[in-house]
Amino acid sequence: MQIGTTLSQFIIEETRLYPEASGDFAALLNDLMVACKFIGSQVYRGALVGALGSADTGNVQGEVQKKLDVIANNAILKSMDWTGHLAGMVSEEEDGPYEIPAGIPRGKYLLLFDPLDGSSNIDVGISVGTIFSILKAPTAGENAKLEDFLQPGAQQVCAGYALYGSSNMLVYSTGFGVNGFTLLPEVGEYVLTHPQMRIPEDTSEYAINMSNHRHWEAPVRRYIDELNAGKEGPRERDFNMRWVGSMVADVHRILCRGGIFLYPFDTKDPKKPGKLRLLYEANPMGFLIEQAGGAASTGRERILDIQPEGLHQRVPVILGAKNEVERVTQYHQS
Ligand SMILES: O=P(O)(O)OC[C@H]1O[C@](O)(COP(=O)(O)O)[C@@H](O)[C@@H]1O
Ligand SMILES: [Mg+2]
Ligand SMILES: [Mg+2]
Repeated sequence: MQIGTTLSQFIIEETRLYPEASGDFAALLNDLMVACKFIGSQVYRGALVGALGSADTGNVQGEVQKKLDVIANNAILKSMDWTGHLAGMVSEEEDGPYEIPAGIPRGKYLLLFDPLDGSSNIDVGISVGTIFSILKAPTAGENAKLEDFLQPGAQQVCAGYALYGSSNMLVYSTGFGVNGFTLLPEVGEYVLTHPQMRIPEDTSEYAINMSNHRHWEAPVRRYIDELNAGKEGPRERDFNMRWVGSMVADVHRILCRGGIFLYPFDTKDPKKPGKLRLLYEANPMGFLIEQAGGAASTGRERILDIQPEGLHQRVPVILGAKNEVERVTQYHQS
């Protein structure tokens, strides 16, 4: 596909790879794009439309919601629940599965999403985004049950994110590589600008919240200490660090120019086996990273192989340049 192809055209072309396709999936993706354009418009208008600050409510994970968390969550639920393409939805901001309203046909897909990733960056003008994962509903045409969403990430039929950064970008994969589109605001269309994004196997750039150093397990501490030792250390070269604090922006950088991202297990809150959520953060990002030639692991197992046990389950996340992720994984074995 040529640079400049619109996302709507691209989706139709990709759907032609499946002669038996009904068009439901293409329509679903198009509806989701509309929600992402709306959320992006609210992020960019920010304080002008009163979208910044706290909503003074909490979510199931005990986090204080920002107004934009709530705006983004409602935008996606309301853009998607009437379409007839979904059997149910799961959101970071909803306790349980969101039920499709009465009178609307139940479709054959499940949508799982983090409506606004990088909440701590909303009020300070730093990139945030929306992360999504699409699964097939085990029983199409019926209301999805909680267990239906607990599928390993390898079964995703599509994963992606919208990045509300210096541009509004849409990056996604249906298992044929990763493609990135940039919103042309005057036209209201995402246009292909980053075809077939690839991650180099090696890198000299890493992303981790260094303030947690004392809480990490020994393998992660060893890995990061070796990077920080630079030319004089065992890696015999200098490494650079970047940490945006919005996973979506850190992963986007890795898809654009390589790198490794870690949000490992730490003992700060021993009840939490990691910070990031499996179903709508680790799985979709793991899928994209693998599709771009990288790797995604907890340090002990491939993220996409994990059998989920809960909707809001957390996991350690190590993803990006293949050789670096393999090295961290090896350190966990020794
Ligand atoms: O503040 P910390 O501990 O560095 O955590 C940052 C991480 O938390 C997150 O913001 C969690 O996502 P939400 O904003 O959707 O809750 C990630 O995007 C990011 O990588
Ligand atoms: Mg998030
Ligand atoms: Mg969020």
